[in-house]
Amino acid sequence: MPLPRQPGWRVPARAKVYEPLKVFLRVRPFSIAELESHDAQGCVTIEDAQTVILNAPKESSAMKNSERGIGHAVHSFTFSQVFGPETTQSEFFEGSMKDIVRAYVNGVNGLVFTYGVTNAGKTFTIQGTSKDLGILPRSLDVIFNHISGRHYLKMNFKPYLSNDVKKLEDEQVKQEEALKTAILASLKEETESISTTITNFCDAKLDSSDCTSDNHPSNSLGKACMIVNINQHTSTYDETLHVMKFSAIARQVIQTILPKNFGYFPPKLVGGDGRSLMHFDANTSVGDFADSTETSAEEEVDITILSHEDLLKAAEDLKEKLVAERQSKLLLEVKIRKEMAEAMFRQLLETEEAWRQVILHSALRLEEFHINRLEDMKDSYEEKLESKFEMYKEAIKKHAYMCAMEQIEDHYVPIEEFLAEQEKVEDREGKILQLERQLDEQSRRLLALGSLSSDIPTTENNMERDLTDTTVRRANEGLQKQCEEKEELIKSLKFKIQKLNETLLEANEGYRKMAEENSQLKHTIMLKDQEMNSLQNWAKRVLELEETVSSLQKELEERKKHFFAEESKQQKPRRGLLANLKSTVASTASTPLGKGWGKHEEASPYSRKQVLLPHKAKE
Ligand SMILES: Nc1ncnc2c1ncn2[C@@H]1O[C@H](COP(=O)(O)OP(=O)(O)OP(=O)(O)O)[C@@H](O)[C@H]1O
Repeated sequence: MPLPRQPGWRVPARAKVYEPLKVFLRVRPFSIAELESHDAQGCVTIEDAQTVILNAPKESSAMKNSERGIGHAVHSFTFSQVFGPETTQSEFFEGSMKDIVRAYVNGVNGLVFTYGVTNAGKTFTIQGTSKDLGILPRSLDVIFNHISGRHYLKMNFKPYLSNDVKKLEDEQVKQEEALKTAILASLKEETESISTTITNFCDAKLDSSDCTSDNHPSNSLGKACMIVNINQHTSTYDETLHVMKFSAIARQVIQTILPKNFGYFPPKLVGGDGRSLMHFDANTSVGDFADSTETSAEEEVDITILSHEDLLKAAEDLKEKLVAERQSKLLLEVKIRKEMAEAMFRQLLETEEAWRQVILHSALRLEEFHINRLEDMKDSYEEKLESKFEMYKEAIKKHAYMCAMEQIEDHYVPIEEFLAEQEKVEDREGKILQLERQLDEQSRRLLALGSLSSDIPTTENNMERDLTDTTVRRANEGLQKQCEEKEELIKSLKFKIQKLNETLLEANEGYRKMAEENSQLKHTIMLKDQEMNSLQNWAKRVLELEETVSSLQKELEERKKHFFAEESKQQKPRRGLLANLKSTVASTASTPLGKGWGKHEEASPYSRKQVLLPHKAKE
C-alpha cells in the first residue's frame, strides 16, 4: 500500500544535504511489562536507516480521525538517522555525536537536545546509567581527553558579547565569584525560560539586516542536534505522532533559518587589550576527527567570497523566505488544529445528537407510557363503573321482585273468590235496592193508613201496623248486618292499603339509598375524570419541557460554535512550536557546552521541564 507522504516534511535528497539541525530518532526497546502485553506493540516500523512508519493503533485518536476522513492512519517520517531498539549507548554516541563534538573541539558551539514523550528514553540517552554512559559523559570525556595537558586552570575568563571572552583581574574574579554564588542561590526562583531567550534570539535574527557584523548572534551559531526519543508502545501513539510531526517541521524550519551562508565562526578569547587570546583551529583536532580541517576551510571559503551587499541581499531573501516558511508552517499548524477542532466538534455534535435522540426517545416513551396508563385507568374505571351499575341494577331488580312477591303472597285473592265476592256484593246491593223500594212503598202506605185511621180506628189496622213494623225491623237488621260486613271489608281493605303503602315506602327508601350510591359513584367518576385531566396536563408539560430541552441544546450548539470561533481566533497570534524550537537553538549561543546540561541534581531537571512545559501544554 503506498504510504501517504507529508508534503514538505520530507528532506528531498539525503547524502549531500546541508543539515544545520540534525534530527536523530532513537526508538527504545520494549520494557518487560510492555513485552507481556502483545496488543500494545507494532505501531512503529523502521523501514530503513532514515525512515520510520507509524501505524495508528485502533484506539488512537489518529485512527479515529482517519476513519472520519481526517488525516491518515499510516505516516512515514524521515530523519538524519534512525537508531533502533538494539542500538547500544556507544553506537548511538558514535552515530549521532561525532560531528558535533568534533566541531566543538574545533571551536564551534553546539546544541544537543532531546525531545519525546515521557518515558521515551531521553534521560537514558543523555545521561545514561553508571554502567552504560549516555552522550553527555561520553562527550565530556572526549573533550577533556582532547585538551588533556592544555587545560587553562585559572577561572578568570568571562563571556563577553555572545561569543567573546574577557580576561578578569584577581579582584574582578572575586567579585564574579560572589556574584555567581548569589545567582546560584537565587537560581531556583529564576523562571525565565530558555524558550523566551531563544525566541528573542530568533526575532533579533529575523529583524536584523546586518548579519555580517562580528557581534551578531548568528555568528556564534554552531551545530545543532535534536534527538527524538520514542517508545513503541501503542498507548503513547498519539503523543509520539505529535513529536514526530513537530520534529519534522523543526528540521525543515531550522534548515530554512540556517542556510549554509550562516555557518559558524569560532569563538574568540579576548584579553584586556581586546586581542585574541586563544583560537581552536584545525591544528587542535585529534586524530579521530581527521576531516575537521576540510570542514573549517569550507565554511571559511563560503563566508569570505560573499560581499557585504551579497550578504545583505541574502539576509533579505532569507528573511522573506523565512516569513513565507513561517506562514506556511503556521497555516499548516492552523490547518491541523482546525481539523482536530472540526473532528472534536463533529464528535461533540454526534454525541449531542445521540443524547438528543435518547432524550427524545425517552420523552416519547414516557408520553406513550402515560397515555397508555391513562387509557388503561380509564378503561378499568369504566369497567368498574359498568360492573357496579350492573350489580346495582340486578340488586334493584331483585329487591323489587322480592317486594312484589311478598305483596302478592300477602294480598293474593284467587279470581273465583273475588268473582263470588263480587256476585255476593251485587246480590246484596240488589236486595238493598229491593228493600229500599219496599220500604218506600210501605212508608207511603203507612202515610195513607195514618190519614184513614184518624177517621176509623179498627183492629185490622193495628195488625197491619205490627206486621209492617216487624218487616221494617227485620229489613233494618238485615241492612245493619250488611253494613257491618261492608265495614269489615272496608277495614280489611284499608289495612291492605296501609300495608301496600308501607311496602311502597320501604321500596322508596331502598331506591333513595341506591340513588345516593349512584350519586356517590358519579362523584367518584368525576374525580377520576379530573385526575385524568391533570395527567393529560402533565403530559403536555412534559412536551413543553422537551421543547425547552431542544431550545437549550440549540443554544449550547451556538455557544460551542462561538467557542470554537473564539479559540481559532486566539490560536492565531501564538508563536507555536516553531518559536520554542528557535529559542532552544539560541540557548547555546550564550551557553558553553556542558554548562547546565544533563540532569544535574538541582538545576537541570528544573530547566529541562521548563523546556518541555510548553510542548506538554500543547500536547
Ligand atoms: N535505549 C534504551 N535501552 C534500554 N532501556 C532504555 C532505553 N531507553 C530508555 N530505557 C529505559 O526506559 C525507561 C524510561 O527512560 P527515561 O527515564 O530515560 O525516559 P524519559 O524520556 O527521560 O522520561 P521522562 O520524560 O519521564 O523523564 C528507563 O527505565 C530507561 O532505563
